[in-house]
Amino acid sequence: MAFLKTVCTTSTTLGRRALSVSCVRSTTHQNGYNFELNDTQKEYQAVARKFAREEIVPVAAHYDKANEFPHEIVKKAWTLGLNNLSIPKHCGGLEEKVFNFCLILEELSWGCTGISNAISPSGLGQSPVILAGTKEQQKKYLGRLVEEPLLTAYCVTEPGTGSDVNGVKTRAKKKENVLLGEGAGFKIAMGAFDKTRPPVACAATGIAQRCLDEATKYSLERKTFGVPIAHHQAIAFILADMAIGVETARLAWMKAAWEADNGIRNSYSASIAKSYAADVANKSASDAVQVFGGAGFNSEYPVEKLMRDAKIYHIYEGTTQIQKLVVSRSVIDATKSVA
Ligand SMILES: CCCCCCCC(=O)SCCNC(=O)CCNC(=O)[C@H](O)C(C)(C)COP(=O)(O)OP(=O)(O)OC[C@H]1O[C@@H](n2cnc3c(N)ncnc32)[C@H](O)[C@@H]1OP(=O)(O)O
Repeated sequence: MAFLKTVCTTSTTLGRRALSVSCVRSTTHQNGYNFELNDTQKEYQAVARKFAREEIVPVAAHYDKANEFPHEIVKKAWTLGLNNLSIPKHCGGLEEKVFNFCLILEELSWGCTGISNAISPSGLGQSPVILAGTKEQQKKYLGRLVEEPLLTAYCVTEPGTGSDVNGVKTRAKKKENVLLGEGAGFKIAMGAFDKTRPPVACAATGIAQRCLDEATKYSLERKTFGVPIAHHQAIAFILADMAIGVETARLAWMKAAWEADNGIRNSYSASIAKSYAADVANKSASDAVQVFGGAGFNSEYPVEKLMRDAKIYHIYEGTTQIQKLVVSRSVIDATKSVA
């Protein structure tokens, strides 16, 4: 894990997407809002960006076509500490904040969410143990992840249960490994989602940013009526809409992550971020294919894959409809409580 810091200090900024690098990055400041990353956060972001560019992008199409699990990349990510950021220090981890994890994950997801989803969901399996495990349980299960490149699994979906977590049929044997005690599992699972939905939203934002970058680049290369298509307002406005979506989805995950890091119950903002960023990713992917036209429909260019990759963000870690259930309940409860 310490290696991450070492690499950070020697990494170079890749100069990608100047606009978004300087875009709004919301963190808090003792005097109020501060839209600037600190040096450590910039370093994390630079390492992840370099990793996405150099390790993920060149092989993303291969793994997609071959339908293989990217073991080698997952191992490389592990050597940099990229998939165990949240593990507590007493287990050998960095005990990083959700916000910083999200910064990294957005970059990896820009590279390929198929691959970032092989690296990052281990954090979902870690989350209940981080939230509710004793020091001994944490050491036993999380310590192993730091010692060797293992991944965790998080089992909450059954053939008959997905959205309705309370309806799970699987029962554990009165398995010293129980967290907190019998009956606490549902609330631990929900608390875990509060920490992991901001990262899902940031991954969707990464897809949307990639769509914007690819569409912008192509629109400057492709000419119609004697000029690059970016010079046609019909295309330029599509790019503007994509940029609006990217910036606002980023702000949404940042708020949800910040709340998680500051001990504020963030179910409401996490669900808003997850739901909104999923929509932005899907619209951006569809728009990117539109900008590419026929070329966007075939697999020679990356945008058709981005469209396939975006759809899962409407589904996993709670469908868009589940997020809206959480948001609407919060709105209604808040109104009732002041009525
Ligand atoms: C390849 C990459 C893979 C990536 C990983 C993908 C993994 C996944 O997709 S995981 C599966 C996704 N599934 C989900 O996200 C599940 C969606 N469902 C849910 O979130 C919930 O079941 C939901 C929101 C519908 C609520 O269900 P419901 O049964 O109505 O419970 P609800 O009444 O709200 O709450 C029950 C209790 O829990 C408490 N609770 C609810 N949410 C929370 C929370 N966030 N924190 C603490 N307590 C909570 C409530 O206060 C209530 O407490 P009490 O009984 O004391 O009053």
